[in-house]
Amino acid sequence: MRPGPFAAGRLKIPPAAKPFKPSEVEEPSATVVETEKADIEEHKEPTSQTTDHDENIKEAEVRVAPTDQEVQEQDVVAESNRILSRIAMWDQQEQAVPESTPVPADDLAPSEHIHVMGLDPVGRYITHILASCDHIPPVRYVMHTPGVHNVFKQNDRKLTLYRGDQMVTTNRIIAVNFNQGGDYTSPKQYALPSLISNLIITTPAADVVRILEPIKHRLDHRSTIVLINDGLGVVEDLIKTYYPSSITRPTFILGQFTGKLGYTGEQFSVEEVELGRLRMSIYPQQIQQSGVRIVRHPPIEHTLKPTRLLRALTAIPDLRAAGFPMDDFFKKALPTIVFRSIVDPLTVVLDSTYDKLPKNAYARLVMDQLLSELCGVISRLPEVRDSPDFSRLTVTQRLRKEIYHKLVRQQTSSSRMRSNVARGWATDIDYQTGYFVERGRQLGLRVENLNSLIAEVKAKQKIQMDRQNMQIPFQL
Ligand SMILES: CC(C)(CO)[C@@H](O)C(=O)[O-]
Repeated sequence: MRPGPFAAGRLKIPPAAKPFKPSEVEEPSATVVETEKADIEEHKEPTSQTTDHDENIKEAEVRVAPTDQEVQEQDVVAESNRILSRIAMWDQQEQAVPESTPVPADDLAPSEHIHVMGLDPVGRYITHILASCDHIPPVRYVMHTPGVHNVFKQNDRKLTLYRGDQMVTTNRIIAVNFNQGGDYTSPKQYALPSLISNLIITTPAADVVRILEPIKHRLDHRSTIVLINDGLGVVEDLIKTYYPSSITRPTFILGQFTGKLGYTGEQFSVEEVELGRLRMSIYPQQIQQSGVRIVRHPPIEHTLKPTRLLRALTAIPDLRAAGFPMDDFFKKALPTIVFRSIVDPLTVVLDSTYDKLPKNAYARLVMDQLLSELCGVISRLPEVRDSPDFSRLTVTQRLRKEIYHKLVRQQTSSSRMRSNVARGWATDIDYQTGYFVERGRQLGLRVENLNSLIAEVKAKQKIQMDRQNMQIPFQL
């Protein structure tokens, strides 16, 4: 794949953004309950894309009842029409933006709010940065429960960032609750099918499918979802569970945040320990036609809708965000994902901090075996197997070096997976080790060691969960 304009070293710096006009949207001095009528007015259901398909179906209905073969043929015609109209739409978008056209950084409309879902440090950090940026509408921060919202109110609706000896506070935040029936929002409003234009999700990979359930109908082809986590396979699960149609599904952007953040002991503050970057890549569109998979990669600079959000994010200096073509993104994200797929589960199984692993010859042996199995899968993935960077030898040598380097840098710290398991909580292992096991099986490769690793982590988690449940006192 040719390097896109966002590839490292070729990042286009968008023109300076003009401040977002307060008159365009009400500046929150207090928590504002979302009213999304404007969104509904603006985003009326489009009809143009389905017209041909509908016409074909109507015509077929007035004739005599079609045979099975005719129905199959009609399906193929309808599918082809859909594909053609989709491709025509992309082509139109591409023609609409000549390569040299500078795109203003602040082209998010007032109704195109950015919602952030994720009360973890990364969610807080990104929300803080977006809220401090006056050329985009105030950020909408999702608080799932009235309890969390109460803490936010007690905190004067402020989010605080500790950066060195600086303390930066912002209140340009609108608290929203996606679950109907929350006591600080009217359930009625959330029954409205208003569109969510931009959604950034930083919650653990294992929770994403579940937390999107109440709002899945508010996200469609006009929406862009940025998924920021250290896992793979979440988009595929979302597509399978909620968005099987390539015509109406949202656009997905994969994201990885590389900074180091610290907990402060408060729910609405976060410490910036080490500056990092937000890497992003648009998940490629795929269309299935009569058994043939068409993978469409519209040039990243020409795909208007998702890149509007991507451009808006890359224009915010503090976010240090950059977009990459998918293969570059994968290459850059891989060391962390592989670390999480092999090293983190080993810290659980061996009940150990990171520093003990490289010093232990048996642990190194196990790590190397797991890495070899995993690199066998990576090097055979159809997405990358033609690239010399992903030959088995190259990828194993590179990842081994990077993983040992990362391991040493962790010193005596402990993995989040280990602390989750100790509490009997779920982990992201299905979207890390599990992703490679699944892909390996599809390719007919041996993945027994990786599979046993998953089973051992899950067995340990189950034991802990049962223990925790037994400790809950019986109440009359
Ligand atoms: C090693 C790591 C996965 C631990 O959090 C992270 O620090 C990283 O990617 O360097």
